[in-house]
Amino acid sequence: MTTTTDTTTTATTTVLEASGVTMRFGGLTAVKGVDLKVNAGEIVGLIGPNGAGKTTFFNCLTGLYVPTEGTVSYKGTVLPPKPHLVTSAGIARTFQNIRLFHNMTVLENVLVGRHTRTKEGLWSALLRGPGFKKAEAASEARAMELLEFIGLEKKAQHLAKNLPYGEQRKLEIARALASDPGLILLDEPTAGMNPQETRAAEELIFAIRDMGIAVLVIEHDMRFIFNLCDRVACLVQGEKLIEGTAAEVQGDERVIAAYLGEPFEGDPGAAEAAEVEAAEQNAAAGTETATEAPAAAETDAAADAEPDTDPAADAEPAPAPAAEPAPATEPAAGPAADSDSTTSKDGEAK
Ligand SMILES: Nc1ncnc2c1ncn2[C@@H]1O[C@H](COP(=O)(O)OP(=O)(O)OP(=O)(O)O)[C@@H](O)[C@H]1O
Repeated sequence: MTTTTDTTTTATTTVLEASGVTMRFGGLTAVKGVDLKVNAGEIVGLIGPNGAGKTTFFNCLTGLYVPTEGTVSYKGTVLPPKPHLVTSAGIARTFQNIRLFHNMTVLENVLVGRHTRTKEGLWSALLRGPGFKKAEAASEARAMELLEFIGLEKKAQHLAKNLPYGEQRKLEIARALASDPGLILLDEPTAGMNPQETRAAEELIFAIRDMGIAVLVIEHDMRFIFNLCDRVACLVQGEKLIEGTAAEVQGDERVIAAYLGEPFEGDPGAAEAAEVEAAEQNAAAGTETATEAPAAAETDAAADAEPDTDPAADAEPAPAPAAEPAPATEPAAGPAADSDSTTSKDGEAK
């Protein structure tokens, strides 16, 4: 914890610099000339509609894809597009779909993440020599520290597959942290989480930043992103539309048109907004009918049968439920949480 007031000497260190990153798949350009910097101590958000190229960009940053054009630098050094070299340089990541070793324990999963930081070779490991045992003990101690950090130390010996969904996501983060990164890339860390888990994830990400690790995060949950991030970049059709503070991006009309104007995953207000709109339409339809067709109200039978006999009222509600399903599927993914939502998320090709 620094208490110095000497802010003039605090130089901005660029941790990640992507320059002109382009990724083409045959005729499809998924990412077009994207520049992005992440500085030490920052949490940067990457948003954009489905298919905008966010995950493809992450895959370029981490060497899973070799960009068609452009370079990725970490602390001033251009990275070779090889995942293990990117990890050992200091960039860790989590995936949109949880990728744990389900039949390994929680502790073992974190230990797997340590492998880039252990120097013991294959023979040392097989023969379990003194060097290996010392390194193994140090790795275990570090892994336990990380489990304490994410609050899973008591479950160190549980099988990963038996953890609730939100804890599996946290475990993925601990495994990524085990490589002692200077930058962590989080791909939809709150996907499938309930609101409490999402809040806890937010706190965890702030704590990671406070540990001195810069964060680049993809999320569809706008409330989460704008609350969390120092800067936000928005990709649309592979291109960076805008980059700025949360307030700048949130208020940008192009972003609203391209993304925020449409219902988006996890938008907690979308279902309510659709309900209000449907209710207003129904009310308007009801008023019109009442003023245009007084004769229909002349008989008691007509009044009793109102829901069935009022064609205007019948006609209106139909579109309303049609507008609902997209947002309605989201809450289902959250509370369903544990194993089921893991399965459904694994179904996506991410
Ligand atoms: N390996 C691949 N081969 C061919 N096309 C791909 C490949 N990976 C991604 N794409 C295409 O690139 C485009 C960008 O996809 P990407 O998954 O990066 O978007 P995204 O912004 O992460 O979307 P979402 O928010 O839905 O996760 C899409 O049109 C996708 O179909």
